[in-house]
Amino acid sequence: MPTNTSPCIRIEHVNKIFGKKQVLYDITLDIPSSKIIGILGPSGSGKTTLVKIIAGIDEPTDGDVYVLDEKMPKLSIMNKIGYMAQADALYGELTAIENLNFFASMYNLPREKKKQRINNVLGLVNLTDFSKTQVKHFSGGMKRRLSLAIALVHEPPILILDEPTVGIDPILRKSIWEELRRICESGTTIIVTTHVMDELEKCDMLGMIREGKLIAVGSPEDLKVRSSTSSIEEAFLYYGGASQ
Ligand SMILES: Nc1ncnc2c1ncn2[C@@H]1O[C@H](COP(=O)(O)OP(=O)(O)OP(=O)(O)O)[C@@H](O)[C@H]1O
Repeated sequence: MPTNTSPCIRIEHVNKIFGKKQVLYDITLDIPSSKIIGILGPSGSGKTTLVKIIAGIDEPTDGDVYVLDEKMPKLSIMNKIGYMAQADALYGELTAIENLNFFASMYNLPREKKKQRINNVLGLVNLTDFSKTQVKHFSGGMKRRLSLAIALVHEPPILILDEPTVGIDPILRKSIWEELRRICESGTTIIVTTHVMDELEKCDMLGMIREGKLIAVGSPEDLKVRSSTSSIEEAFLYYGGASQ
């Protein structure tokens, strides 16, 4: 049972260099269990690089990441992480339900449970009516929704979502966030990168990244109070300036 006292994820002095380019600088961050953590920052600031390192898809140049007390990357832990990338990794020739079946099979869900979960997540992302449509006929938003369904299908204890609601309309976005909150309350730790301000307000904790540096961490309210600002956007500008 996750507790709120021991961090679910520990990021310790992580640096990442691609070739000659340093993308992350000495990132240290504890992420508590059963919370929604939003990572925000301008395009190219290093958000995707950081979440990929947490997910074990990439490795830091130096520094360490521990997930559930295990040093990453570790396969047994990677199986406990639902990862939704920015670019959709779907099979166009397969239908939505076949894609879900394929990914769900990687997690060895029992047959009945798998069926039930697939129906459940298809409903959540409003794709039940398109379950038998080949994904190559899907719009961008539909592909995003299916990718989200895939990340959710095996009910992982940790969910990492890289801009999950891009191209998704506000009504569906609202129901997706309600579902994320419900999932979080049942014990899942959720890390989400987003540019959408009202989504950031829904997070329990935010990490602000600018040019590869973590410039502020705290709850949305806390970050606003500490910077005497009334919006996350203003707070970001404040911490960005204060960090120079
Ligand atoms: N595999 C790679 N090789 C070289 N450079 C990379 C690689 N991956 C990312 N980068 C660079 O690292 C920087 C940070 O990229 P990253 O995708 O982490 O940013 P981001 O904050 O997620 O941006 P966005 O909001 O646009 O998705 C960028 O300058 C990018 O070009």
